[in-house]
Amino acid sequence: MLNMDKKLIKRQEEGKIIKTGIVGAGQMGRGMVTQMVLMNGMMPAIVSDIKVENAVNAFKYAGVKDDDIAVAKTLADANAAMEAGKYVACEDANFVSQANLVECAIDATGVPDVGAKVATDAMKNKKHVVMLNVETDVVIGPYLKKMAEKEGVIYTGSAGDEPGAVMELYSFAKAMGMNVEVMGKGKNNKLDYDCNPDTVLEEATRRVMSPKMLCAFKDGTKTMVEMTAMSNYTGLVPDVIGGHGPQTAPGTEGIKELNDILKLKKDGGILNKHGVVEYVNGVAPGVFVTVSTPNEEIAYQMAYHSMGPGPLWTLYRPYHLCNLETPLTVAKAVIDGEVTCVPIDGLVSECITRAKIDLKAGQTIDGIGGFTTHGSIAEAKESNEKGYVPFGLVTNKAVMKRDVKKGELLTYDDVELDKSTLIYQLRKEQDAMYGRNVL
Ligand SMILES: NC(=O)C1=CN([C@@H]2O[C@H](COP(=O)(O)OP(=O)(O)OC[C@H]3O[C@@H](n4cnc5c(N)ncnc54)[C@H](O)[C@@H]3O)[C@@H](O)[C@H]2O)C=CC1
Ligand SMILES: O=P(O)(O)OC[C@H]1O[C@](O)(CO)[C@@H](O)[C@@H]1O
Repeated sequence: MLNMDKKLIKRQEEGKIIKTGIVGAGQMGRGMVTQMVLMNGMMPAIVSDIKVENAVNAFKYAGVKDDDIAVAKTLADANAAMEAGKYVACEDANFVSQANLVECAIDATGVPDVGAKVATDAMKNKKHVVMLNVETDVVIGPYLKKMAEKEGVIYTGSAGDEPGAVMELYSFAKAMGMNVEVMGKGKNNKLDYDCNPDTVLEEATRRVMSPKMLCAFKDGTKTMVEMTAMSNYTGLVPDVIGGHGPQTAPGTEGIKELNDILKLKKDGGILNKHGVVEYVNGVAPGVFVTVSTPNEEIAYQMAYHSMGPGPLWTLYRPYHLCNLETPLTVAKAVIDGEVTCVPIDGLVSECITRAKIDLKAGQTIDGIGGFTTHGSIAEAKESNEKGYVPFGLVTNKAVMKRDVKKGELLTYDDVELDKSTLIYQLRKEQDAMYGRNVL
């Protein structure tokens, strides 16, 4: 994001303030609102939440005065208030997609089907879309990318969450002509495959976050979603279903260990192949890429620059600021017309569905952050061949067709999905675009 500070100051001085619309004022949305209020050249002009008080409070936490906040009940109200320079709170996400002055819509709900609607509606209305909701992106990102091209707008994942943060390292390494052998993230929350929203309630309350979201972190789903996104953005693949998740010492000490751990098995490491995405228990909240070079002189130079003896070296970003970095993606989209991270073309990997408990035929199950299932990662090719169910399509209306044991991966033969959702329909269209007609 070099020079973005100057570009935003210029927008501020010229009075060309970028007006964003945010859907979802939960833990991430509300922090994003405050960050934007503090920034030059950009404002959170309209914020929608099904609990409208969340949107109002987001503005209040940001220090916006009560007189400057307008609660809009209709689109006309929202448009008028925005024209008057007010900060608009509303319940209906359609106002964000349709408001005249919104240049860029951001989904921060984390609900796959909501992300599908917000993104498609906003793009139809010629607004750029920033998808913090990576849960949607891993299911229909390629469809949304193609739609953006058709509508002449930008569709992009967000800076700040691990996939966007590690793309900076990936792009840096590739630009210098290095080979990226591994791309990954530190696992922030200790794995607990058996957790559910009830068992994490106390911790979620203490951390002022949604129990469902925390459950999706602790049961591994979010890491799997993020590795899937990294894979789709780069063409790197998981080495094995679910990844290895090696343990290291914390922080930069752990990073030093990665150069050995991430070698091929034949060289004493854990990997069957290079060109992979991976997660590591130990180096959170950082993200990393492990690089190599075919050239002896560069190998010498890397060692000289204190990066270690090789043949693998780790480039590390020790932080990722999630929602607080999202506005930078907005700026890059609106000012530079560039994406931060987007699927290359089609899905390279799939976030698939694993039974968290024994499931019985006839049982209604649930999806992300729930009681019955969690996510894993597989190469899309293997997932397609085996008929694994994309996790983002599993809702609380999905019903088991046969018994599945805890720990098994769900296939389309095991579960009747809810076909009425928009994301199901768009996924069907996306599959057809790539010659795959399974839904
Ligand atoms: N919580 C975290 O630490 C991080 C979360 N993220 C991502 O950010 C996104 C949001 O996460 P959180 O803020 O934690 O979730 P959250 O559950 O705290 O907030 C989501 C908000 O969206 C609202 N919402 C749901 N459906 C809506 C609809 N149809 N229209 C308007 N509002 C709606 C909810 O009422 C809620 O306030 C997710 O995609 C998540 O993966 C990314 C990085 C970190
Ligand atoms: O690494 P984990 O445990 O999957 O945590 C997931 C989430 O936690 C965060 O680090 C925020 O605390 C997010 O950026 C990330 O998506």
